Amino acid sequence: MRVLTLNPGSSSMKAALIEDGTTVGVQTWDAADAVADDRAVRAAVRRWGRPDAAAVRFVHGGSRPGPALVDDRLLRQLERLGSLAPLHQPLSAGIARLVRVTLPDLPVVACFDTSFHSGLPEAASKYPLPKAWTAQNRLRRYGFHGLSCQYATRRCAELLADDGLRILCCHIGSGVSVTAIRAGASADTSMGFTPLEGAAMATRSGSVDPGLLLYLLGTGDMDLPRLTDALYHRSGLAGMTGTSGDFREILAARASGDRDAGAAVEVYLHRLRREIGAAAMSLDRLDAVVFTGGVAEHQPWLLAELTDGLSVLGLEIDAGRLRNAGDRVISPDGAAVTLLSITAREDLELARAATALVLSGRAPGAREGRAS
Ligand SMILES: Nc1ncnc2c1ncn2[C@@H]1O[C@H](COP(=O)(O)OP(=O)(O)O)[C@@H](O)[C@H]1O
Ligand SMILES: CC(=O)OP(=O)(O)O
Ligand SMILES: [Mg+2]
Repeated sequence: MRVLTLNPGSSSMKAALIEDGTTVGVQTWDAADAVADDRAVRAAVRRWGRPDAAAVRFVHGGSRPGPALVDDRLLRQLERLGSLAPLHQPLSAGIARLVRVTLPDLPVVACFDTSFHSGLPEAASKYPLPKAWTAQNRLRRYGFHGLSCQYATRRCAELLADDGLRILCCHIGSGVSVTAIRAGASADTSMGFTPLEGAAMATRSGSVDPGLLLYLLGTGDMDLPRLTDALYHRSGLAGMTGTSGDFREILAARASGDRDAGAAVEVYLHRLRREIGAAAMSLDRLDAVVFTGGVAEHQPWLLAELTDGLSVLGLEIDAGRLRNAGDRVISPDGAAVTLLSITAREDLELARAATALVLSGRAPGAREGRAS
């Protein structure tokens, strides 16, 4: 089956054509352009021809434990989750609508980042908030980057020939998260109710003392739309440096002696190490740490800087292996914990899920899971 996969990230729009698990082609656009002028969908069809199905990544699926065929009702439900993932959800809904218009009658499958974490233990998913707020289990930690975690888990098991591993999956792209995985199941993860919690990111703040935010709202100088914009678009690396938050720009500025860029990288790495340390506590032992996502894949030296501050967990990098390319072990032989660099292939997970759902014969319009 030929599946067109569409993955709107916070800084990029990635399209791929996967045929029976084999990659026919991959193309990446800047996030803002691609959806605005429907270039991604039209270019993909021009280049690869009409697929048999399309799969679209939605970061927020509410409580849905697995993928679902898209119909108007599902799209409306997913759009209602827009304020919980404003950098992603509207783009995903827009692209799913576009596919339905451009390729009528094509089965379109929505795959959710949150599904991988749908079995999070209560201790990890529950916020210590008033019982009345959490009783319906909606105001809780959902977790994101699930398609990336699913792929990293699968690939790590393949490379190390063991599917019972205790893994930390560090997704370091525009969004950043750390997930503790116990024999394939998510045990804890740094993103929560929204993809704003946890580590500092390209333009997102990550976790900030809620007291600081209450203080700002209480002064009257800050209203909700301005606070939302600041935390999602003008914080993280971008906020600390006044740049776009792209790591290439930050590292170039640091190399030329820019003090703000140097300090921003320190804060970013410190916060990421804290999340790695915290996530490790949800495992009974630590076998492997996987680094994935655009920054991890293209800036391997940053991983050496990151792990330099993680010797307490026994993390060690082999500089020679860091220089190589592709999915690989990057720790020395005999290291206490095996470190791996794995290319994020959410597209392969999207195609796998769509193929399984379409072949299972569920009629278009069938829905899986509950509305959130
Ligand atoms: N060729 C590259 N060289 C260096 N860094 C890169 C390169 N490509 C991407 N990056 C880094 O990866 C980040 C985007 O990561 P990615 O996981 O693709 O993002 P998204 O969150 O949009 O899915 C960019 O901000 C950039 O810092
Ligand atoms: C969840 C998230 O932040 O995704 P991305 O890194 O693709 O923007
Ligand atoms: Mg991404």
